[in-house]
Amino acid sequence: MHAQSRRRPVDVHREAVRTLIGPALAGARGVETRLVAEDLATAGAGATVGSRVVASGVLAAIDLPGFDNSQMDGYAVRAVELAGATPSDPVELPVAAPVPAGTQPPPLAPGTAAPVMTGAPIPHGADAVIRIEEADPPAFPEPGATATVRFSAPVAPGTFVRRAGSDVAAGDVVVPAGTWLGPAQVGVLVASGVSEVEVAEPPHVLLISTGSELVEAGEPLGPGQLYDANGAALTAALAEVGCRVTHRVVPDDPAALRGVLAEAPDDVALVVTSGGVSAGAYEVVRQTLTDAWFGHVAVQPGGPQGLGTITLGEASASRSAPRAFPLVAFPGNPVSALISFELFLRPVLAEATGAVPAHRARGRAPLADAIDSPEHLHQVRRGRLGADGRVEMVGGPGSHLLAHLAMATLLVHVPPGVGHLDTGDDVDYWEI
Ligand SMILES: Nc1nc2c(c(=O)[nH]1)N[C@H]1C(S)=C(S)[C@@H](COP(=O)(O)OP(=O)(O)OC[C@H]3O[C@@H](n4cnc5c(N)ncnc54)[C@H](O)[C@@H]3O)O[C@H]1N2
Ligand code: MOO
Repeated sequence: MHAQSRRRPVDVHREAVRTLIGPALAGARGVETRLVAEDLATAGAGATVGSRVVASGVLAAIDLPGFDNSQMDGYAVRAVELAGATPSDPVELPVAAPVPAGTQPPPLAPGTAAPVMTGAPIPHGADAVIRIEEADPPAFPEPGATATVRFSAPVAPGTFVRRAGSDVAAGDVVVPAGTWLGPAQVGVLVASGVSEVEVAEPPHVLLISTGSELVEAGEPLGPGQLYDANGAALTAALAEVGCRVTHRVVPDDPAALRGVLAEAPDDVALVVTSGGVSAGAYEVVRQTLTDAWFGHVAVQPGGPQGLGTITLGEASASRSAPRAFPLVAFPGNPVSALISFELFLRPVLAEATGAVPAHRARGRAPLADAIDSPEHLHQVRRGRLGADGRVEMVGGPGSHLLAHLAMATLLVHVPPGVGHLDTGDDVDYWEI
């Protein structure tokens, strides 16, 4: 068989990834911990809350809003008293004491109108709010001054009144089980008086950058060395889909890779590697993980891939029993690594965590430039939408062009079987 026809289709490899890692991710989601009020309130700090899924449905402890309050700055009135108001025959009412925020006002005396500010409680007896700009005069009197106010139109009961419990009522489910704890969810939990929630632990991913040429960010570079871009980029990509990441860098030395795997944290659900999978003389991932599948997927970038369950039989300082991990091995070229993540891992992880939609927003638009693509491969080019709605290329197809990927807003898909597209031909894209 010709080598090119043995390449695995993209969809087949994605399903293989899903089949391999699905059970481990489901297991990871089974672990629950408790977040308390303090964790919720400091969610902005990110680490504790911003990466969790609610394990069991959370009930609101109090009504939201907690009390009937005004949606506008204006006058709280009894609607029935304004029934006959017209511009030529306005209803004139004495102005009651204003309602200060954070207090319970006295009941509204019949035949009066009380100044009330947005969010302040509606006095008992009032059932509508007239906006200040619709009152005559359209400005509040000085507090304590004796004044009257005229209204020239009737008002429907309930106007600009935000009813207690109209957002969520005490005892109702405010955040259902399985919901990603994002900013709005954390906000509503705090607002509705919740002080503890059960959350699922995010899947813990051990990310290993391989390559003797790699230098960590901030260190000086020697000749032939480069910074570990994949470590940073894949950490960010994994975090975005709701994973917790432990990151290690290993040189092209099987003993070093084995050592890092042997010391993998106990709760690791998945190992992801970058580099060391192609045909070179020092392919550390391929050489070390002899039980895994290594082959080519019919895609560019991201052709060379590895996948398998790795069992660590050796005892280590911290444990005696062997352990098995699913492992996904990406190629080292930075664009290849990130596009591999987009194609094979992101959809599967996003589905498992619920952190982001499983699919990128997709579209189809005409090309601004003609492009060529290897006919036997699915090519993923980087692009952006021009002002005229056409898809412009950002850089060439090379898998080292990380700056161009960083400037792109679209992944442009040229399917297998297509060797050339002309200006104006439609292409499918994903928004990134
Ligand atoms: N004879 C062949 N050579 C290559 C083939 C092939 O089929 N036959 N495939 C090419 C393709 S396609 C790719 S993609 C790469 C995959 O290479 P590896 O996964 O083995 O990766 P390395 O050789 O370790 O590195 C490739 C490239 O990426 C840089 N790199 C690696 N790790 C990082 C990192 N963490 N941060 C930034 N840059 C990284 C590395 O320095 C190399 O430049 O193989 C082709 N070759
Ligand atoms: O398939 Mo490699 O990922 O192009 O550079």
